[in-house]
Parts: sequence; C-alpha cells; structure tokens
Amino acid sequence: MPCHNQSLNNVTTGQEHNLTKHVRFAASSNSSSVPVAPSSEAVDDVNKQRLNGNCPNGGGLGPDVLNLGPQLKLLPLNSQILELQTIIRDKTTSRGDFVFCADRLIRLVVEEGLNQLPYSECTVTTPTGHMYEGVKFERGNCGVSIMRSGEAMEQGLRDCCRSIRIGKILIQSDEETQEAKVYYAKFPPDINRRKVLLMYPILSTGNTVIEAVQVLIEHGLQPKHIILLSLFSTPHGAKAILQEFPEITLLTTELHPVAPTHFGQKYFGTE
Ligand SMILES: Nc1nc2c(ncn2[C@@H]2O[C@H](COP(=O)(O)OP(=O)(O)OP(=O)(O)O)[C@@H](O)[C@H]2O)c(=O)[nH]1
Ligand SMILES: O=P(O)(O)OC[C@H]1O[C@H](OP(=O)(O)OP(=O)(O)O)[C@H](O)[C@@H]1O
Ligand SMILES: O=c1cc[nH]c(=O)[nH]1
Repeated sequence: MPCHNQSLNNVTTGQEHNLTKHVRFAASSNSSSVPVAPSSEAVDDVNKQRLNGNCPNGGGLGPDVLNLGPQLKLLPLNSQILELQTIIRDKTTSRGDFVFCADRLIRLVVEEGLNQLPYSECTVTTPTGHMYEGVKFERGNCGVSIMRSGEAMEQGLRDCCRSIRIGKILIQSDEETQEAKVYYAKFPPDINRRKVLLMYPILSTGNTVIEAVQVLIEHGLQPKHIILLSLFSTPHGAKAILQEFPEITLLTTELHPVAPTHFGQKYFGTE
C-alpha cells in the first residue's frame, strides 16, 4: 500500500541566494528536549509486523512507534526491500553489488518521494480517440543533495525527472565537539518558491540534516515544502529531525537503532 499523497502549496516570496558559507553548532544542541528512542526490540518487532503485512496506520510504522505523526513516512516493507536492506548491511557484499542494490533502493525512495509532490488533473486523448482523465505533476520542484552521500541519490532523481535542478550542501561535523559546519551551499536562485526533495541516505543523529534544513530556511524555504528522502534512519535521528522541524516530510525505508553508517564509504569506494 503506497504512502498517502501530501499536497504542498506554493511559496511566493522572492528572495534570491546563490553561494553561502555558514559556521554554527548543530541545531540539535539547542533543542529543548532530548529525543527518547524506542528499544531495539520494539523496533524489530514492528518491522516484523510490517513484513507480515500487519501494518498499523495503513502501512506507516513510524507514527505509531515514535508518536511523530504523519510527517514520518515509511515505505511499506516487502521481501524485496528487506533483501536490498540486507545486502547493503552485509559486510561481505562486494562494492558492485552494494552500489547496484543501493541504487535500486534509492530509486524506490525517489519514486515514493515524487508521490509526495502535488499533481493536478489533466485530460489527454489516446490514439483511439478516447479522452483519458489523468494527472500531471506541477512544476516548481528541485532536488538538494547533502554531500557527499546524498549525491548518490542524484542519479535516481534524474532518472525520473531528467532536467530537474539540483542544489548541493556540504556539511561536516566535528567528531569530538559535534560542531556542524556548512562549508558549501549552492541552490537554484528561486529555491524559496520550490518544493525541495532533500537527499541524504543515512540519518544517524540527524544533526547533518537538521543543519541542512536550517540553511534552506535561511534561503527562504518553508519547512513544509521540504521532503527528506533517506534510505535508513535511526529512531533517534528521525525523532530529532521531526521535533526540530515538525512540518517537513521524512521518507525512509527503515527505522532501526543501528544505521549502516558505512554507506558513503562503500558507495564511493573510500573505505
Ligand atoms: N516528458 C518529458 N519530461 C521532461 C522533459 N524535459 C524535462 N522534463 C521533465 O519536466 C520536469 C520539469 O522541468 P523543469 O523545466 O525543470 O521544471 P520547472 O521546475 O518548472 O522549471 P525549471 O525552472 O527549469 O526547473 C523535469 O523534472 C523533467 O522531469 C522532456 O523532454 N520530456
Ligand atoms: O545523522 P548524522 O549523525 O548527522 O549522520 C549522518 C551520516 O553522516 C556520517 O557520514 P559521513 O560524515 O561519512 O558523511 P558522508 O557519508 O556523506 O560522506 C554518518 O556516518 C552518517 O552516515
Ligand atoms: O519535478 C517533477 C516532479 C514529478 N515528475 C517529474 O517528472 N518532475
């Protein structure tokens, strides 16, 4: 069962930004509440229920487990997705198989992400002269990838939206101080009037994404126009992001306390 569509409205402010450079502490460090993640057993148990088709809330796991509401959307689990997740996690997986399976999982998330964008009704004429009432997507979307692992998702988006504009943000967190620095950010000039598919495959603490969303907000974007596409998320990371920005849509294939944080290293071959 697919996730429910969500209509996003247009923004009409007219600010323009190109290149920005920021330095700040991770936004989660000033959160008033510390997210409490459910236990590993509780999450595993609900994942098994999802696989067996016993999906609470129409296929959505997260809202029930984390009590975060409908902004957290999980792809309905099936054997194919579970196999891709398993191969990506397996330390014996070759890099070729890893990239192949990661690209397949990315494509599934991208396709579902496009479902979160607004569509309008249209009528077309078929070759037999039949009037067919269908839908067409509304223009005014763009992608933003968080470097570097978010760049792995760009091709999947381009395979669906061939000429879509894609902005980039580079954020690095200091391992000891947790200070998140924005080194580079470049977006389409009218990003504040677009809906943004924000791409980052692994949400661990959520700090990287929280920082990226802050930068987008500084560029005039409303959080409700951000659809975060990820592959794997920890419950803690999802909760941190949605507590900080309750209006963004977070799409992922899995909530698990142990995220495959080797993703970027293995995908790009720098392990
Ligand atoms: N079928 C088809 N779709 C296309 C073609 N070129 C682009 N598109 C699709 O149209 C979408 C929107 O095109 P854009 O021109 O990027 O739309 P926009 O966001 O309103 O305008 P931009 O300011 O150019 O970003 C793209 O994401 C593609 O998926 C084409 O030649 N054929
Ligand atoms: O949610 P966070 O706690 O911020 O973490 C998100 C990701 O960032 C780290 O990767 P890395 O710094 O290697 O980035 P990269 O994979 O994009 O290269 C970490 O291994 C996670 O995969
Ligand atoms: O921007 C978009 C959204 C949906 N489908 C497309 O081809 N492009």
